[in-house]
Amino acid sequence: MADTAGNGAAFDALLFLSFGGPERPEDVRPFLENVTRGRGVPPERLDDVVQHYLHFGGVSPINRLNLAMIDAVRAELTARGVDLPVYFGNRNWHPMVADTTRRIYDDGHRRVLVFPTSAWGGYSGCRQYHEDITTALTDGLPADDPSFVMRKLPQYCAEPKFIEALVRALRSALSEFTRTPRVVFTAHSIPESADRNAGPAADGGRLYSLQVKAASAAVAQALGIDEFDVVWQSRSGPPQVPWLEPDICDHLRSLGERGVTDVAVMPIGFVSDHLEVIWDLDSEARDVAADLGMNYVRVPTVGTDTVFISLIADLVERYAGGGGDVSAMGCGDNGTLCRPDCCVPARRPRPTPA
Ligand SMILES: CC1=C(CCC(=O)O)c2cc3nc(cc4[nH]c(cc5[nH]c(cc1n2)c(C)c5CCC(=O)O)c(CCC(=O)O)c4C)C(CCC(=O)O)=C3C
Ligand SMILES: [Fe+2]
Repeated sequence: MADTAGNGAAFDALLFLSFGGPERPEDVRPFLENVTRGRGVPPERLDDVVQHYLHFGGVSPINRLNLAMIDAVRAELTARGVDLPVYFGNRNWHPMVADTTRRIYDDGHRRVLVFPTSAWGGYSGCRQYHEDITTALTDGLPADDPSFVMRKLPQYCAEPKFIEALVRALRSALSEFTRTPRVVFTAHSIPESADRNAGPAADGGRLYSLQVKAASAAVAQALGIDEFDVVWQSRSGPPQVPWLEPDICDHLRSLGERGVTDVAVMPIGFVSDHLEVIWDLDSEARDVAADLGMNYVRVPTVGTDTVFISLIADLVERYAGGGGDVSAMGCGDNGTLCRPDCCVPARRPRPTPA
């Protein structure tokens, strides 16, 4: 495996690394098998999720949205005079990260910055992207080449421009209301055990939920909102396993009981309007709100917002010359973690490829 030598050398390519999603009905099952392999998701949940994808013709918007972000990042880098080719690879569906890595290698690049589409710490949001890089190096490279380095950019959930982009999205959504709505921030639920193990053990865990809460509070504060909620969505484990709560739909019901009539639901946990946003929020949660007679607005994700794209370009520029803080949380070379004890998988540790 390549080592981390040459910390000061410049980078010559950018890999935009994401989750992936199906593009045809036939892709849905094999995609979901990739996502859930060894993850203990009950078959009934999987059957439901198949239906969510089929509701949209078996096409997740995620790849199209990522390509739009990539186009915007390319334009921004060009405008700044940063000459880095941008590649696209995914964990769970084509273009698979190992295939893209092979292409990067064959195109002659040897030092690759990796931008992950998750802003957060935790196993699913950070460590699993390091594992993707390890997989890409193992399956994607023709031979062990110590000159090849893939450096994952750090977690960006606390970056001022990330908060600013979120503030812009929420501010414009709030202008649609005539009465002041309750603002509800939502992010992907994870098992309680995974949250307890998120972040360096010495820091006491819970990095993921604490980051989501801190970013939500920062966005609310910027807009002078004193009362808001942070809730969770899209849980998928067996019912007896505790996940982060409350669930968005349960929470809407309890807001309804308390007489709340207007809600702005902000998917702070995701950077684009992919399937877990357009199904779980635009369909399921919206229906719950409609049954309760609530006025419901789903706030846009940051996506191609110019401030968010500018943040991505800033991160790239910060590290492209070989500088930048390589000890920042989430930053690591060739799948090595920021801290050895960071975000240890709570169950089913995956064997590290030799
Ligand atoms: C923290 C987190 C993020 C945010 C960070 C990031 O962005 O990476 C995220 C993103 C996403 N999750 C996505 C889709 C899915 N997630 C699943 C399952 C799971 N997600 C989990 C966590 C997260 N997920 C967890 C703990 C599971 C249980 C299984 C396991 O322990 O790994 C399943 C399996 C079926 C189900 O259980 O729902 C699907 C289909 C899509 C793509 C949607 C599209 O196609 O447009 C995206 C961007
Ligand atoms: Fe997920």
